Amino acid sequence: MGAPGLSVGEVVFNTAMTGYQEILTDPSYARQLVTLTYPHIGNTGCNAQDDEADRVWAAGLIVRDVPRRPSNWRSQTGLPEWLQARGVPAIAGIDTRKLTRLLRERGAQNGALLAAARHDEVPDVEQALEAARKFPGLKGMDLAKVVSTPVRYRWNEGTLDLDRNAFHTVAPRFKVVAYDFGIKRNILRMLAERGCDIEVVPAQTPAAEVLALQPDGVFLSNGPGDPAPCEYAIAAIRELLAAKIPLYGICLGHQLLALAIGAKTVKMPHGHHGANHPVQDLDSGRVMITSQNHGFCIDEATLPANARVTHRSLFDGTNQGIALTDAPAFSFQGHPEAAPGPHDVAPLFDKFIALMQDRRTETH
Ligand SMILES: NC(=O)CC[C@H](N)C(=O)O
Repeated sequence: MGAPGLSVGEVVFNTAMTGYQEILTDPSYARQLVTLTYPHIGNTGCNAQDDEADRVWAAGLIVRDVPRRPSNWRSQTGLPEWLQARGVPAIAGIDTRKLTRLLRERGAQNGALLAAARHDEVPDVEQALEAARKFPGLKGMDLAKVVSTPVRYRWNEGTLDLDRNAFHTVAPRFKVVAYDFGIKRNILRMLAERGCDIEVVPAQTPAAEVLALQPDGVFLSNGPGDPAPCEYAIAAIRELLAAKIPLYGICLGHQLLALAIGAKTVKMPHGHHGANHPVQDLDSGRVMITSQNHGFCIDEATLPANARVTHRSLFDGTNQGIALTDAPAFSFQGHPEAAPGPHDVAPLFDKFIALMQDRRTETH
């Protein structure tokens, strides 16, 4: 159904019913082959507004069934044409729920996706198997610096009003520097919606350069691969913490914050990838439905005394959030920016705004 070709990566299953366009363009899926448990993928087509980055980052797509024709008022093109135009290999007709059971029982696995150009082409299965065997796996792989922007830029697209399918800007109140470890556009939109003037910087930008921009706060983005080898980011975060600058991290940014304070991260058996994962806010006791996409997590036992656990997954008890007691810094493992929703965790963006407001009040 997509472009012909051979693609290798870690095979991950996502249980969300829709959001395939956002999933495929999310840089956190770099070097991963995504399979979706929902059987009909492509129902609402694709459009120019829902991309989370300027290209597809997932290595390939594996689905059960593609509808013959998409139907949605925002659709501009069908999923197969969209994938073909972007050179993304994809296959349909796979029992993706069986594949998911395999991954759940045996854990994350590497795979190869081989899509033929013609129906009568004989696939070179041996070549595909060899390529899958050679893929080293994501553990130890630093991909944040690979997917990051090569240059610093200012986010000036504002935010998207989904009801009108139109962009608009909000008067800026806070200067935010966002580290791009694989940043999703909806994070930038949600910051812009709350009055942030955002400067996006490459993953390897030293803390001194960020501080020279005199930001009110620094955002640590999501991103692909293993957080542990991202030494440059860990070192920068340590310096930013020492400067007492408000810090907010999402997903890879959350894991990097934990590494910066001396905790450890581990690879999970098959990770969390879906749009309905229950997470408990330990302060209020409230259970929130969240969007998730991670294969690594913080080893809570290694968190130092200055980190407070704020959220936990109700699926497996793994860590979902921390807040520091000696710095204005907090982070979340799931995706408060999820578009399409759920939006239960979106108020964490307001918490970041409040931290920046507090600091401004203190220093004036
Ligand atoms: N979405 C993300 O930021 C993912 C973080 C990291 N690459 C992981 O798999 O855990």
